Amino acid sequence: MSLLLSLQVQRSALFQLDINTALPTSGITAICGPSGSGKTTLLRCIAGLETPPKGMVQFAGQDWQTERQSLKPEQRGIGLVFQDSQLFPHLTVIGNLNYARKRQFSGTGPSLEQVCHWLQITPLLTRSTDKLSGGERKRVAIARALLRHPQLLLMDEPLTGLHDSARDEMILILQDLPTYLDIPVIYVSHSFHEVSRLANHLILLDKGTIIGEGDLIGLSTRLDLPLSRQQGAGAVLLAQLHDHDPEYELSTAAVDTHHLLSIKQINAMQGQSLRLFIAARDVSINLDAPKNSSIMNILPCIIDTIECSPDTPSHTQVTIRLKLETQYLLAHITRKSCDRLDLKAGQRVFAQIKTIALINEYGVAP
Ligand SMILES: Nc1ncnc2c1ncn2[C@@H]1O[C@H](COP(=O)(O)OP(=O)(O)OP(=O)(O)O)[C@@H](O)[C@H]1O
Repeated sequence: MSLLLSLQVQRSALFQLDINTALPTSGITAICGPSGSGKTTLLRCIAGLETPPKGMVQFAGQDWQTERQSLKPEQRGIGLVFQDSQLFPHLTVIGNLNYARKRQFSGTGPSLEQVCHWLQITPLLTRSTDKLSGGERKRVAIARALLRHPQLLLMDEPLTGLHDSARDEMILILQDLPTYLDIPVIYVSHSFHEVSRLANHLILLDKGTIIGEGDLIGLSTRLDLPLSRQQGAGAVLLAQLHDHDPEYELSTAAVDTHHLLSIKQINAMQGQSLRLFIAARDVSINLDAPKNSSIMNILPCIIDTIECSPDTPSHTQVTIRLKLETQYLLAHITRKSCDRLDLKAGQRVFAQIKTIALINEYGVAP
């Protein structure tokens, strides 16, 4: 079952959205790309808020848009969460939620109690919406969308405007959603780091077209995509929780079975699957195994590819793809360092990663 899309939208002489793809109808699919690449336009077409004349949208065998007809947004059974929450200001939190409950698409779906528990909004129910923090508003907006019992949830930059701790809190809540609720989610964000913590499948947009799509982990280290060269680039690795070191509040994760990485302590059981995001700027390269280094994560690896592309943010930087056993790391280092160490593809080196740099709270089953 897929979400089939064939869409051409001419916005102006400068911008055309041209999409032909099949998205999975399970898990979280992220649509990522720079500002103006067409992410919101694509989402609006899926929702039926725009119906381009040359368009086809089919969800799990249901025709939402064909050449002859198009279902209205409310006929598609979609939950929508926008950047600005769009809560009704004259209603309390429970008033907003009840509005959605009276307009459910189907009789089967989560209850008010369940949704409030997942989104941690039970204590807020009687509050007026103008007395909510930014993060609370977002959580109520998601709860409202879920209470319509949608068959697909569309989220457009839902974390915009949140400060770091509220953003982290929201990510943890969103990470848990698939364990409660088995509906596909399409999640738009310009931040690869954000989606790397949430999504299984990734669509990369640039100038209205898809420049990469597939499994998020595989795409994260593809050097032919601009993702690997941008500031927030990094490898997403699969790992298993190896053990905990409570004295130092650290945990150890095993990557490719025998590479052990020291990470900040996480709440996971031995053997539990984890995802780690290792930012390319946090990886340095040594020719020899460093001794007496404060850095505990020293991984032997082989240089797979060195990319020195003139369209990197600065031509002073190179991107290096390093092979562990089956998985890859990315490293951003200066071109000067690369020349000084005379790095070459095929060379055996040691990658160093500071434990402090590892974002580790994923706990998402791959
Ligand atoms: N209503 C409109 N009329 C004309 N052009 C539009 C309209 N809405 C968007 N555009 C243009 O279409 C292009 C894609 O816009 P869109 O909002 O889909 O991009 P985006 O990737 O979501 O961007 P951002 O991350 O900045 O929100 C942009 O060039 C934008 O200026």
